[in-house]
Amino acid sequence: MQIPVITIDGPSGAGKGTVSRAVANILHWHYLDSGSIYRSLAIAALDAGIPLENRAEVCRIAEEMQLEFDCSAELQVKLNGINITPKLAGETTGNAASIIAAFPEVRQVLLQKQKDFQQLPGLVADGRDMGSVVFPDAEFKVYLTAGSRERALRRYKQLIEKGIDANLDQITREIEERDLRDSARATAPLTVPAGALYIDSSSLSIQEVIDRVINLVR
Ligand SMILES: Nc1ncnc2c1ncn2[C@@H]1O[C@H](COP(=O)(O)OP(=O)(O)O)[C@@H](O)[C@H]1O
Ligand SMILES: Nc1ccn([C@@H]2O[C@H](COP(=O)(O)OP(=O)(O)O)[C@@H](O)[C@H]2O)c(=O)n1
Repeated sequence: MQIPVITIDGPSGAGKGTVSRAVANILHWHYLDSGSIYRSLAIAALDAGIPLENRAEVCRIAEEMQLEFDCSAELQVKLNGINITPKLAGETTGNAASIIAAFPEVRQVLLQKQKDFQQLPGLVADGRDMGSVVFPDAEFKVYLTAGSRERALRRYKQLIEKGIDANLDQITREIEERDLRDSARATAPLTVPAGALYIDSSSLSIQEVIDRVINLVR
């Protein structure tokens, strides 16, 4: 029997994490935050003093790192036994993740770690290439987006709420740079997967987006 998967791909700040967690909770399915794997690798490389451009060393770290995820409430991540959750959220980590995510050999090493999340009774997987590369046979595919200024504003508010210092113009610039890098890379670029439900959440509430995804499944 094929274990059901809902993939939710899209750019930064579109609401993927928020919506994926809610849908996983409603359905009692597992949740994969694939971006947190790339973020964890970026932290591991930076902590080890490895320049992000050093593909071979970043790849070695990807092979060696041990990640433990606890998704029972807010996502908690341990890297080689150490809790790195507080470091995961910042935009510096997101931008570093986007740099190393462009290396095909790194993506190859991380592929199986992501596939392993496909467990009964089902999986909600959030990222950039969930529907196109990691779970191409997924039964349900969603592409979630919103205008870049709206996404930057959401991210700004989210960071301020977490007590993290933020600047709206800088976030807007960085989000646009990251969109371009994630969409233009040769391997597993951000793309609308074939057959995906396209949702522009610019003027939708979080609940309205959740309802659309749940309607797709039911
Ligand atoms: N439809 C929406 N309307 C308003 N705010 C939203 C909406 N969807 C998500 N948000 C808020 O935007 C921020 C970024 O959402 P998040 O789920 O982290 O995005 P992503 O995982 O796509 O980067 C969060 O603070 C979230 O509450
Ligand atoms: N499936 C994925 C998930 C993330 N990523 C990369 O990791 C970065 C951080 O992803 P994220 O999902 O945590 O970022 P946000 O959308 O939450 O800002 C992205 O900008 C991508 O470059 C990827 O390449 N493939």
